[in-house]
Amino acid sequence: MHDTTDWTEKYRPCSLGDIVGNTSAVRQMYEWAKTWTPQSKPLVLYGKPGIGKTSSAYALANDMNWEVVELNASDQRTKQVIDRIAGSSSTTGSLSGAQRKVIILDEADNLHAHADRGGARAIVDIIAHSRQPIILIANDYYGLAKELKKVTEPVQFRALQARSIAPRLRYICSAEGIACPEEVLAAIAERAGGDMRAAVNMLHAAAIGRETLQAGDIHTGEKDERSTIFDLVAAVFGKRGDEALLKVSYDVEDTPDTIEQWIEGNLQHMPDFASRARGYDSISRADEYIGRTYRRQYYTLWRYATALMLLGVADAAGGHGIHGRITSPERWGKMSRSRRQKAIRTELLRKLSRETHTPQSTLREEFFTAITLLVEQDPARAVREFDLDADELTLFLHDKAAAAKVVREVAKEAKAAEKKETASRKKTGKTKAETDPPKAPEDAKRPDVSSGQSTLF
Ligand SMILES: Nc1ncnc2c1ncn2[C@@H]1O[C@H](COP(=O)(O)OP(=O)(O)OP(=O)(O)O)[C@@H](O)[C@H]1O
Repeated sequence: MHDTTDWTEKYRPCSLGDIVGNTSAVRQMYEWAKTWTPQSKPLVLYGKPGIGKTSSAYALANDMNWEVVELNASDQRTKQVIDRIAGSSSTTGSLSGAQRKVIILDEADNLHAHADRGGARAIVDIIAHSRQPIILIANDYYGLAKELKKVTEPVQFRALQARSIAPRLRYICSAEGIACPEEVLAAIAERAGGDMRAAVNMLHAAAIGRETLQAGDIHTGEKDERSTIFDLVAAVFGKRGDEALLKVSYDVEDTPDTIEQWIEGNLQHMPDFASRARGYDSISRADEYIGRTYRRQYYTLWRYATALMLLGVADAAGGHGIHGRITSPERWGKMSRSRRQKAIRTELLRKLSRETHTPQSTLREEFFTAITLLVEQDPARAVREFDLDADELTLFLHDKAAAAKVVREVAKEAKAAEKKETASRKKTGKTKAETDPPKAPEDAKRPDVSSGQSTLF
């Protein structure tokens, strides 16, 4: 079994005392927190990715026993949403008994993006009315809206020195029971370019499946003989060891988005439902990570998210091999393939969430694992109950023609049922309005899981 736990999460500092480097930033944060009053300006922690901004904000909250409300760019930052979430949490106390709630607003420099129009204004309003501490996080201080700079206090985070990164790596190695010579740790620390997250990821990628690390285990990203995406798909499903698989993945030039699509597009080669579900699980976890790093334009991290995803899928595949052809993801259509696929997934999640009265976040976690099995067992029922279209069903069945056929048949059945009803109405002489149930409000129409109407769940 591969260890696919994210080491950066596992070794996220819990207390300000565990934060490596940036001592003056940490001190500034602690002073601010100790003397905080509703008149205090919110902090803006800014600096390169992976140097401890988010970790410091959480560590501070932990040290102060403050509850955390985090908002990030994946929340729709319209003014109303921010007003509702941050506005209320900033003026009401905490339910858990913690003294304060700190609002951590990530990607504050992204507020100019179209979806966030009005976002900066909303935050300035919230800051003005807030009775709780607020911490903003940004990569680029100069990208911050002018009006936000005026009402906040900047805290600069600097890239870490290789000599402060190395001891942290040593600590992680000893916690993981891995032997690693000093010069290897120094080499990783050097190569990380001041980014602790990159260093931890690099160490993790090198350490997978090993108890002792040597210089040759670190992947430099330099490429010799180029492998193709086909080699990579074959390696994921084949019997190669982790190391060989990672080597192929470092050679492939395609972007992680593309790699992800190819792997997802070939999950039909999994030996059974359960392994396919596990494969989906690895992909969707990587997907979130890739999405996050993509929004931050931080491309080097992709490689590690991809590597972990590949190992997860390979583990689920169990060396079963490719039976049949490697399929190219062309079948998703030529234009904006990945965006379309994501749009389908999002729409599907929305529908499932509505029909099952389950929050999307919960569904996303359990999504493919549980639902795939159910949908695959009775696709027609899924189409009827969740109103799936052919594209959505294809996500589960991996066979566009079969999915289209099921959807057509269900539509045919529905039409036949309607015809029958019209005929019987004609017989009894009643109009459609008379036989139709009275129009219910949108909520009342939704099947209630507890009443057993939605039988799939
Ligand atoms: N100064 C640090 N000390 C110890 N660990 C760190 C430090 N900086 C980063 N890390 C490690 O890297 C991970 C990511 O760090 P963090 O999320 O705090 O970075 P960040 O500066 O907020 O980056 P981003 O701008 O991408 O959000 C942490 O979970 C932790 O494992």
